[in-house]
Amino acid sequence: MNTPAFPAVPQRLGLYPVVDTVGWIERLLGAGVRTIQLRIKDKHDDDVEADIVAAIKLSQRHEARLFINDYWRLAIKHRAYGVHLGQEDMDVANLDAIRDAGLRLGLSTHDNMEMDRALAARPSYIALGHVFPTNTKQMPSAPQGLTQLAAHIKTLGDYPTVAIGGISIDRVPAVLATGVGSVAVVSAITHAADWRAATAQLLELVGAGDE
Ligand SMILES: Cc1ncc(COP(=O)(O)OP(=O)(O)O)c(N)n1
Ligand SMILES: Cc1nc(C(=O)O)sc1CCOP(=O)(O)O
Ligand SMILES: [Mg+2]
Repeated sequence: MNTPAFPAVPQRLGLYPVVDTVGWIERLLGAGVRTIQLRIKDKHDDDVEADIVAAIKLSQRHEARLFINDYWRLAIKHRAYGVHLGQEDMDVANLDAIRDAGLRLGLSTHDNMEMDRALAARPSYIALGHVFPTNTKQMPSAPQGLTQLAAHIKTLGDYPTVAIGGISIDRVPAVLATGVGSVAVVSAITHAADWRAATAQLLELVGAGDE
C-alpha cells in the first residue's frame, strides 16, 4: 500500500525562527513571525510539557504555525500545528500516530540519501541543511553550500522546502535565489545585537509565508 502523505503546509513557509524558550516564541510572534519552531534539547517530557502547552497556546492566539522539535508525543497530545524530526528521530517516532492526529511533519536532510529516505515518508516539508558552517549545533557532515542547495531545490520541484544552517541576514538573498520556500534561523535572531531590527529585516526579505 502507498504511504499516505502528511497534511500539506503552504509552499512558502517564509521566515522560520528556531528557538528554545517560550519567551522567544512570544516575542517573535508579536513581531509578526508566522512560522516558528520550539527546539528544547534533551529534556524529559515532563520537564518540557508546560512550555510546549504555553507555546501552542501562543501560536493559536497569533494564528501561527508552530512546529515542536523532537517531542512528538506532546505535540500530538496538545495538538500542535506540526512536528519537526531528524533522521535518527524517524527510527523511533511513530510517524503514523503523528499523521493520524493531523499534525504536519517536517524532516531534516543533509544529503541525497537522507532526502530519499525523508521523501519516502511523504512529510509536509523537507529541511535542507546545513547550508553554511554553523556554531549553533555540532554537525557530523560538511556544509552543503548554495550550489548543492539549489540542486536539491530543483529536484524537489514544488515540494515545500526549508533551508537551515549558518544563514545570516546578508546571506539570505543568495539563499532565496535557490528558490527555497523558507529560511530557518537561530543565531541570526537570537544572537543579534538588536533582535527586533534583525527580525524585521528578515521578515522584509523572506516574508512571513503564504496563508
Ligand atoms: C527547520 C529545521 N531543520 C532542521 C532541524 C534539525 O533537526 P534535527 O535533525 O532533528 O536536529 P535537532 O534540531 O533536534 O538538533 C531543525 N530543528 N529545524
Ligand atoms: C538546529 C540546526 N539544524 C541544522 C541542520 O542542518 O539540520 S543546522 C541547525 C542550527 C542552525 O542555527 P544557525 O541558524 O544559528 O546556524
Ligand atoms: Mg530533532
